[in-house]
Amino acid sequence: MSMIAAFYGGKSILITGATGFLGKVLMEKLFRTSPDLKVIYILVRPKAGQTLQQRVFQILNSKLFEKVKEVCPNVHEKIRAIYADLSQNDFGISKEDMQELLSCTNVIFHCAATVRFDDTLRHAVQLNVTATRQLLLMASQMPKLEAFIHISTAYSNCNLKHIDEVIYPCPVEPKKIIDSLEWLDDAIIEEIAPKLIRDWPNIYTYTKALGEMVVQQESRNLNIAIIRPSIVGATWQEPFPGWVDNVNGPNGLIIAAGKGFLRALKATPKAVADLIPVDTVVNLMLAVGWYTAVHRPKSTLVYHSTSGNLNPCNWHKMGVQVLATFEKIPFERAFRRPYANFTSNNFTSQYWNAVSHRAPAIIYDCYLRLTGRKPRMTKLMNQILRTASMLEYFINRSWEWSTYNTEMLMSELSPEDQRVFNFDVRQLNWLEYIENYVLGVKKYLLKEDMAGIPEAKQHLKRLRNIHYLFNTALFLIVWRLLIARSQMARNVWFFIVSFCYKFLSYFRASSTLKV
Ligand SMILES: CCCCCCCCCCCCCCCCCCCCCCCCCCCC(=O)SCCNC(=O)CCNC(=O)[C@H](O)C(C)(C)COP(=O)(O)OP(=O)(O)OC[C@H]1O[C@@H](n2cnc3c(N)ncnc32)[C@H](O)[C@@H]1OP(=O)(O)O
Ligand SMILES: NC(=O)C1=CN([C@@H]2O[C@H](COP(=O)(O)OP(=O)(O)OC[C@H]3O[C@@H](n4cnc5c(N)ncnc54)[C@H](OP(=O)(O)O)[C@@H]3O)[C@@H](O)[C@H]2O)C=CC1
Repeated sequence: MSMIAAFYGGKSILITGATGFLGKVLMEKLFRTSPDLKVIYILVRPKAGQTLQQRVFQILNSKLFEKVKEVCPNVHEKIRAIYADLSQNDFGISKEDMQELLSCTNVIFHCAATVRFDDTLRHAVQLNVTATRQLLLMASQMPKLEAFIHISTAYSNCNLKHIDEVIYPCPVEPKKIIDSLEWLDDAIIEEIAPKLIRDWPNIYTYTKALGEMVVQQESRNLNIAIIRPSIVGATWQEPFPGWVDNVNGPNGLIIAAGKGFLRALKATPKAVADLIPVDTVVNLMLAVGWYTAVHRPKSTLVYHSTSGNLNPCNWHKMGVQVLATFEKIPFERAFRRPYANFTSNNFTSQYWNAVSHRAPAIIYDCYLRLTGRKPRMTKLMNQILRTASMLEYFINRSWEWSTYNTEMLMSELSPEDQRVFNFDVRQLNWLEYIENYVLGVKKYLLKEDMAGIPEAKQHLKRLRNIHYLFNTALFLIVWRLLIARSQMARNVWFFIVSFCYKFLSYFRASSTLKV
């Protein structure tokens, strides 16, 4: 019997960010392994014209939840969606809902955040810092609360090279920042933001670091733990391999590469690609929830959910396997054949951007214009290059994350729990994982049918022929122009032609002699 699964039985669990990538996988696993849990409260806002109920309905009816419906047929009765907007000071939760949350919650998983790298400082602080403080305040009024699990990121201290499982202080107190945002206007805030974030690469990682400090400062006598995942990728095993549902992190780049838009990336091939499957993170979260509630460690423990020091894989290996999978399982209607170059050199990267990205986009837009259609490729290419440049910081460096607490927890689990809540990333086979990942992007993000693979392969063959034809034509045009203008080019040309002629004559003569 799994002790962790039993622990969540009969419990009331509050999840923020349940409609996000991590949140959905967390709910799925909870329902599948502890179908007798009492209720999962989720703090949700209406979005894209959908009500709370419609959003929950959509999640429960997605492929991700197919197994859950077999194990826990009354799952819809066990989810209670509560209106909340975490960017409002009091979350906008109704009095009755708040009362219920305060009196019933046993465990909190705080996943909600803005993960945009370029968010405004005001919004990012509101969500990643102030909302965390507000939730901790709520938690302190929950008499039945056993554990509060805060999800941060392994990159919250990416200004350091070696990162331990401790909370590092930030140069400016979070409270000072929260207070000053109340009276400063937006223009001034954006002006001081670069000075505040110092050597953090973006507002996201900086505000996640502030969020951790808030957790430390406001922990009171709560049982709190912090989990820091690195780059969260598709599912490894559960509920099935390769599930993904958004374009964040590597996902968007995999699409761009598979469709032939992105053919070069400023990346350091030997740098560690610290990906961690989302189901591995979720298993650790559930184990940490159990451990924090049952063992009540004296201080706030930080757990790294990273792969780099236990089972490292670098960007080169990852890129090669991504490309190999594109060969086997190509994406449909590619713009160009997938190909890629990882270069850490600035000049080479600029060169590839001009030749492999911008030039084909401009040529294609000319073709669209000439055929009476609206040009769109340059805009799309600019968007992809902007995204790639935002992620560059993370693919050109390696970090060392210590994992003492994570390994300690692994050793605390019973063999059954180690199996059901497996977060031992040493067992991960990267090649298999990446292949399933790319397949998952094709199936669940692009919604492409596997039956279309032969046609996709045919399309790539056509693209290859067009490529050869284009290159030959280009070569001949350039050469013709050179021959017309330069005596030296003419001499080289005659030398090559006469050399080829002599070689062919010799070859013909020697084969005649043999007969
Ligand atoms: C030497 C040998 C080499 C061998 C060959 C090599 C072969 C290589 C093949 C290449 C294959 C690629 C392989 C993998 C490459 C991996 C690179 C992975 C890098 C990953 C680094 C991640 C670091 C994460 C660190 C921190 C982790 C976290 O803690 S949190 C999660 C991370 N958060 C994010 O990822 C959010 C990032 N996104 C943003 O901040 C914003 O979206 C933006 C600033 C990037 C863009 O904002 P903007 O306002 O301009 O646009 P937006 O409205 O958001 O979107 C516009 C359209 O763009 C789409 N979009 C969004 N994100 C992405 C994305 N990541 N990739 C592609 N497209 C994206 C979005 O859907 C919009 O589309 P439309 O709706 O259609 O307009
Ligand atoms: N993905 C990754 O690579 C990594 C993620 N993390 C951390 O994991 C956590 C979850 O990330 P992930 O699932 O990928 O992110 P997503 O962007 O997929 O999900 C974010 C969640 O936060 C919710 N949210 C955002 N703003 C509000 C708001 N104003 N009110 C209520 N809810 C809001 C979103 O709700 P809605 O659906 O309404 O937008 C969504 O449910 C975050 O804390 C992130 O920092 C850490 C490391 C890596």
